[in-house]
Amino acid sequence: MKIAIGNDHSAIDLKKEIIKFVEDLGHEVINFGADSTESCDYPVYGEKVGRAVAAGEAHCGILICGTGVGISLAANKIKGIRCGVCSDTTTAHLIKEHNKANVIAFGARIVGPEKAKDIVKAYLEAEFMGGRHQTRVDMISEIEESEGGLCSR
Ligand SMILES: O=C(CO)[C@H](O)[C@H](O)[C@H](O)COP(=O)(O)O
Repeated sequence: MKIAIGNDHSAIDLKKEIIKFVEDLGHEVINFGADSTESCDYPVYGEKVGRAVAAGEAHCGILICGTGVGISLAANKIKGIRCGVCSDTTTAHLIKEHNKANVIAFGARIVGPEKAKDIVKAYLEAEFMGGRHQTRVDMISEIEESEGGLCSR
């Protein structure tokens, strides 16, 4: 798979470790993230990865900032992006199986490198389950289409 990765200044070292890990799993990585520890703004990178995934340039995305929260909020502003913060492997596989997340985020100030690798592996290996979960994902899309209006279901 092609995987887009993005990060801010808080996650330079972890991003490098995750890129190597993901490449060792046999995937291609497109690096949209910061490569310097100079302070920068996470929305830039959340948007870049979100746009790449929404446009089909990458199959999915991985975002890392201090907590994972800010960068995931930015990515979720892109139409078609379903991104959530994962700090454990259970969330990491369920976010794909139930929520059909096409981007995951985590925090370099929250999880260590080994936990982060476990999270990425759990997410990449999981498969969307469909069925009732597709109905719910469709409801999220409906909210998006209505630009914040109430879902009709
Ligand atoms: O956006 C965040 C919180 O949701 C990230 O953790 C950022 O990485 C963090 O805010 C950056 O903080 P800094 O003090 O500018 O390093």
